[in-house]
Amino acid sequence: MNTNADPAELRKFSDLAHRWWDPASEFKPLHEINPLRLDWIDRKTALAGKTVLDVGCGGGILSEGMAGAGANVTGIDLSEKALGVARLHLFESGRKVDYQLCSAEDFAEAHPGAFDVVTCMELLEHVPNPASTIAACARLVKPGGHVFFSTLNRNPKSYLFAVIGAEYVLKLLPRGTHDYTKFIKPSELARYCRQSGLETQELIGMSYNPLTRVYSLGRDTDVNYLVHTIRER
Ligand SMILES: C[S@@+](CC[C@H](N)C(=O)[O-])C[C@H]1O[C@@H](n2cnc3c(N)ncnc32)[C@H](O)[C@@H]1O
Repeated sequence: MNTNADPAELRKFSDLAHRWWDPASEFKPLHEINPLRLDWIDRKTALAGKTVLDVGCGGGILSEGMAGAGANVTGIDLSEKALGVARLHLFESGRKVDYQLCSAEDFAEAHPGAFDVVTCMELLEHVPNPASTIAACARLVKPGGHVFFSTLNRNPKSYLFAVIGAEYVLKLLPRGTHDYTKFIKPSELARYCRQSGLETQELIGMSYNPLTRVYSLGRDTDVNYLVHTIRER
């Protein structure tokens, strides 16, 4: 069993898991960004009919979205409670997702090269060794397949927006959701990807406008950003 997990992080998500599908809860930001990231991933991969793995799927907001787009989705996470909520929600939505309690590293041992698309969103800033998670995602995807990451940049602006702004001023997230020291610069993420045989195709920012309260994708990668990579053949 691979131990690239922080028990305190898993507890944080497990304690809140029952509110995962409440769009006004602590998970409101995930609900609001979901259509943007789903559409972006779908445009790059044409999800219908693809075999997709969602790493760190939590309550399944993105997993279900991708299943709704016609993909055959498996979701893995290390929070049993989050997976329980994800499984229950399938009864409500009528969608099909295979949820399993497993780390990316262990799943890669068992299923190397099994997926057309791997998504790993808002997870890397919660694990002790992001390079190991990235290497596992690279192992899980087929040669030529797509791997997507999203995380938080590390600089004074991201500290101000993602920690002080989101947790203390706007109260979009509970205090302590994010540990600034675990944020990852795009250059670091690109290096981990390269070391794992993933070629970066696109880096795109995601910004929140506190006045309009709307998220959008664009050039500003200072705070939240997403990366699209392809595994070398
Ligand atoms: C911020 S949530 C993101 C959920 C989902 N990826 C999304 O973007 O909608 C982070 C998730 O990562 C999970 N997690 C934390 N550490 C993990 C690890 N080492 N392996 C797998 N999942 C982990 C948590 O249980 C939680 O469900």
